[in-house]
Amino acid sequence: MAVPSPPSKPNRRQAARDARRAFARALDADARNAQEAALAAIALPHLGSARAVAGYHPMRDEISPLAILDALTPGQAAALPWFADRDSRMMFRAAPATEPGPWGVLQPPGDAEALAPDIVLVPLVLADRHGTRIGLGKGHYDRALAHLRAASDVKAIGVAWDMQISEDALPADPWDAPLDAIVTPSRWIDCR
Ligand SMILES: Nc1nc2c(c(=O)[nH]1)N(C=O)[C@@H](CNc1ccc(C(=O)N[C@@H](CCC(=O)O)C(=O)O)cc1)CN2
Ligand SMILES: Nc1ncnc2c1ncn2[C@@H]1O[C@H](COP(=O)(O)OP(=O)(O)OP(=O)(O)O)[C@@H](O)[C@H]1O
Repeated sequence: MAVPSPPSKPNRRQAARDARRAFARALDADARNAQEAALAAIALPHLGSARAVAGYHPMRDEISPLAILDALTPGQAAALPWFADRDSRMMFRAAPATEPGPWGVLQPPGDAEALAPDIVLVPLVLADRHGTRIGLGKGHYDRALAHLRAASDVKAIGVAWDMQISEDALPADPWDAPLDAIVTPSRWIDCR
């Protein structure tokens, strides 16, 4: 009897995006704020040694990491993704995000300080507890993390609603940059 093949990465991405949308749109503002505050409370004790922490400006259905960035200590810099154009590699510049970027996400201005983060808070569509991640499918984080890890010991921490953690292991491609840990509103998952 034929064994059904596992769903492809694009199929899993689309299904997980649909599920994330349904989940996020059912949250009212108070519930959402409570989840994001709980996320920050769990994440912050793990960020103490970082000099620069990169986050992201959240898109509509993503959990926001901005409460984490707002609570960094005065010696720590907050960074956000920045693109010169759609074809260029993702960089990080000092927060806040003030202008639309080429991918439809707000980003810092081009004259904000360029930063090499030692911790990157990574948005995701779906991840498993081993740190395999599915993102939006452009490879922006895979490439940026490969570049940063070639130069220094950078930690990648996935940031997610609890419902974005897959119980079964996800398929990993050779270029996938694994997450070191994942933080949700209820738990910290060490992946390595
Ligand atoms: N909040 C956030 N910022 C981020 C990312 C992310 O996943 N989330 N990125 C992760 O790499 C980078 C931007 N990469 C992107 C790659 C693809 C699309 C994209 O396909 N957008 C859809 C519309 C998305 C939507 O439904 O809102 C599109 O343009 O059709 C967007 C950003 C850096 N900044
Ligand atoms: N280090 C890399 N160098 C060159 N190309 C890469 C690298 N990492 C990923 N890519 C390319 O990026 C594309 C998308 O990869 P993938 O589907 O794994 O994205 P994703 O991890 O879901 O999304 P993202 O990282 O943007 O959030 C692939 O076609 C892959 O060839």
